[in-house]
Amino acid sequence: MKTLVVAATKAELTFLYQHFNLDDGDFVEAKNFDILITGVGMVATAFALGKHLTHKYKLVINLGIAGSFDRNIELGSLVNITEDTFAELGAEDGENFLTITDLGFGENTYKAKCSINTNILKVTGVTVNRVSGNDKNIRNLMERLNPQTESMEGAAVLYACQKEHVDCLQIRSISNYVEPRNRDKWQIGLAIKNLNDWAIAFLTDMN
Ligand SMILES: O=C(O)c1cccc(C(=O)CC[C@H]2O[C@@H](n3cnc4c(=O)[nH]cnc43)[C@H](O)[C@@H]2O)c1
Repeated sequence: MKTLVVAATKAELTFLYQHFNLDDGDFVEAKNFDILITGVGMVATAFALGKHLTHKYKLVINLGIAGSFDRNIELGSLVNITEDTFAELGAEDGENFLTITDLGFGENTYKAKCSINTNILKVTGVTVNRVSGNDKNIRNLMERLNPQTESMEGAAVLYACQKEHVDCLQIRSISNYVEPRNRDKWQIGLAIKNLNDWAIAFLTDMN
């Protein structure tokens, strides 16, 4: 059985493509793993996984960069997001927020079921449609959910894996702190290099 490596953009897996000399596609098959580039966001991710996630996979690894609410996590560090919440899924009720669970429409938080121990710091994340970039929204999210990280795809991957009963790891590298937008402070290059170094070693050891 194979592993499915899922990322939003090919840029986030640049060195992995180079290292394994992979063809330049959005769905690439290697000997022991396949790579799926979904596009950014939950809708694109769910659509791509709906097409490609089957029981031929024993494990899904979601790789990407992420923002951190937690200033104790250094930029460029790897995190293992074991629990991820659809932060915007629900209803505003004046100043309060009702989750879809509050509304009686199911779960908004998903856990990554996986027996592999990576020694990477385990954290909780939120998944959003809109990168958080103003103080009020950031404070609200922290008070309501107390997350350590933020991405635009994670919870969608955990959701699909739970639905299909496939094990799942979400490993991300912190490119920025969640704060009022200042793109100059993002360390995307460092985050991608560290993420790819880990992924290459992991996929090589797995073979
Ligand atoms: O240049 C930008 O403004 C920009 C904004 C968002 C994402 C990107 C990317 O290059 C990669 C897309 C990827 O990044 C993840 N990401 C990274 N940091 C955050 C964050 O603070 N909040 C939410 N998502 C984040 C996300 O999963 C995207 O798929 C560039």
